[in-house]
Amino acid sequence: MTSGTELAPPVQSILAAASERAGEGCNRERAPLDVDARSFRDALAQTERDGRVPVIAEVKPTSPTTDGTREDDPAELAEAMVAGGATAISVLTEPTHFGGSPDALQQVRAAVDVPVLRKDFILEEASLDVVESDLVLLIARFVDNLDELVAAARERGFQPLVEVHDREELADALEAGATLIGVNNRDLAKLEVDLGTFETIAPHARRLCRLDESSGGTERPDPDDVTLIAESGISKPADVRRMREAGADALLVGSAIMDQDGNGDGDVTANTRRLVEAVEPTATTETRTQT
Ligand SMILES: O=C(O)c1ccccc1NCC(=O)[C@H](O)[C@H](O)COP(=O)(O)O
Repeated sequence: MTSGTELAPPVQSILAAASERAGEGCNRERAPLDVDARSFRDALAQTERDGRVPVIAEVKPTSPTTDGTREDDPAELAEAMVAGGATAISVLTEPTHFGGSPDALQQVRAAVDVPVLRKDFILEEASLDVVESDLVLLIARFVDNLDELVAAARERGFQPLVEVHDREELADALEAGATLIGVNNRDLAKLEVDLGTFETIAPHARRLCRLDESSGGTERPDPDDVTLIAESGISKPADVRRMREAGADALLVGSAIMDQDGNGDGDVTANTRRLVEAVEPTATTETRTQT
């Protein structure tokens, strides 16, 4: 767990709620899951072959930085995102601050055939067994035993996506053997979003793998096996192109697709398509606010 920076009050509250849920879970016997996961890498490769930008579209009913809650059926939202070309779906399962649930994730996974990411604040191994998904998010900043959690997720069949926000966390993620790395543009200490975060961190990902190769130290992944995902704050085609130019293999987008950034018209399919098709700069696709 990264120390030294005070977390924003909503994030402190999120972590307190996650600890409480983990504590409640300790009293419940759950067998470790055995997941037959849909391959994210295959889905990514197919999207690239189709000439689309790989986007993980997020079912995010609300958040600490959003006004109001979208009450739409999560499975219908996910189907609409897939119709718009989403490569995968992310589902918030955190109930208290994001309006999510494990049930919602199950409904989504039953409704679509693309990989589904469980987005939550997982602090300990037992929380992995709450619900099946294809990918599972682990936030480097919030766990002390990242390597154990990455291994525990893989043992269950999940594809772990490790989220980082700075170079130290990136090094931790690679040392834990993570190959799916999400760079969060949202600083969870201040809740400020800066797309420059991905641009600063991304160049180090493959370099750090190579460093380790030459020093013969810990088992970091092969640089070619690392998939980089730009997370948060991506709202318009220009942002998509900016993140792709900085090396993003895929993008994770919530608010802009759910229309919680105040720029859209509620059409989740159109919102997804606008980003997925942001391959070449064209004046006509730049319909969202350009600031
Ligand atoms: O989105 C928030 O307000 C938030 C606040 C505190 C902790 C985490 C938060 N978001 C989680 C996420 O990772 C995002 O939902 C995801 O990256 C999508 O971001 P965006 O496209 O900016 O909605």
